[in-house]
Amino acid sequence: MQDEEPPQLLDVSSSDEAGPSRDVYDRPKIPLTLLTGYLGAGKSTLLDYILKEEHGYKIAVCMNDFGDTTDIEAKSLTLSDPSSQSTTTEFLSLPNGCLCCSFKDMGIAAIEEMVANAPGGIDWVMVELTGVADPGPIVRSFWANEEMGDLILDGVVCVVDSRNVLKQLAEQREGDEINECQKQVACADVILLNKLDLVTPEQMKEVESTIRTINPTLRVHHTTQSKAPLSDLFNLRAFSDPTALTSTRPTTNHNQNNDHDHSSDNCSHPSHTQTHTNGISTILIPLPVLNQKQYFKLNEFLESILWDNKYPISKKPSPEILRSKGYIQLDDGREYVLQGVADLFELKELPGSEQKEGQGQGQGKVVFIGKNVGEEVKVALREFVGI
Ligand SMILES: Nc1nc2c(ncn2[C@@H]2O[C@H](COP(=O)(O)OP(=O)(O)OP(=O)(O)O)[C@@H](O)[C@H]2O)c(=O)[nH]1
Repeated sequence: MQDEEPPQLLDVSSSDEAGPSRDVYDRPKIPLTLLTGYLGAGKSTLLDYILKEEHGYKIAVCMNDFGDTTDIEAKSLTLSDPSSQSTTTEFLSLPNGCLCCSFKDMGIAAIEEMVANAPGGIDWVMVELTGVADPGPIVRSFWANEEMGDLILDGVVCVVDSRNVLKQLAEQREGDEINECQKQVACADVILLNKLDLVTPEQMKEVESTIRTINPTLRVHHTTQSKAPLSDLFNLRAFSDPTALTSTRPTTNHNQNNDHDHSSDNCSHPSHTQTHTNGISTILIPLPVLNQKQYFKLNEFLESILWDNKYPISKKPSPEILRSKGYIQLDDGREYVLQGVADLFELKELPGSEQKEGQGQGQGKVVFIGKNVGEEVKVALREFVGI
């Protein structure tokens, strides 16, 4: 991690309770999926589906309102124990081997403790965020905690209501703030364009095009009742697998009632490098093979715009960046992958110097997603790095 002081946005103060005998550097990590999406999009429907399907994982589900007072309890009950009248801390064994439990208001330490104490162990943790949550700080906290904790962030799955998402994306906020729906799309690794049964093929095409405009790095699925292929929801390794950036799979359509082809080839997602949607924009900056000095300069540039919100030379304010990703090649054969959530970023060297599939020489790039991200970011980066 490049952050000197990892953020403590959640209460991790009880993490010492595990005792000094635990070896913090040598314990298997349990993958965690963050599930986000606007109100009524189909997040609970997705969890319900996952918990009933055969996937071989024992899953712990956490309903987390992270300080929000939205009524979560009623939802938790459907998933945990329909007969119970209160949020339960019991583990419910489901027919598919899932260990379902649901908690609310949990910090990272509490989730780790729950996982450690689950009878027979837990293989996967799913945390459902409320429909109005900004996932950015939460993603950042889980990611920052990863090195020392028991959990490893697998990825962020976002469900959208295809019938209403364009309206939700366009909702104005005071002071021209980025709205929650935009933040959820910007932060996601996989998106389910759900409620396919409620839109026409043309509407779906427009939805996909808009969504890809906000976040061109997403893997997209068209779904009814949130039924995406399970293999595309688990093991995303979005924050740990360097190839995750470039593994763009074709869009898949999982509507049983609708045979229209919604493959991404049919959708007019942008081929140009900069796009704008309601305040959120994306820029893709192609990078040549860098020498060591240029790589250091790139690192300095990232520190300046992500940590200090300023361009390194002019000291002018830089745009607010929600997500950054990148692939960097050095002239000595080394390759790096950039992952960033808000001001937290990491440049990870790829093991070995062999060519990775689909990543030939000169394929380097950096993608920034944020508020009013524009050409000036590209110009400033090129000038500072000297490319
Ligand atoms: N027609 C249609 N309805 C759906 C689909 N998926 C989910 N729903 C319905 O949409 C409603 C909301 O679904 P939920 O899964 O509760 O949505 P959520 O995202 O958990 O909602 P919040 O908890 O409010 O954030 C429910 O009535 C679902 O049955 C779909 O593909 N098509």
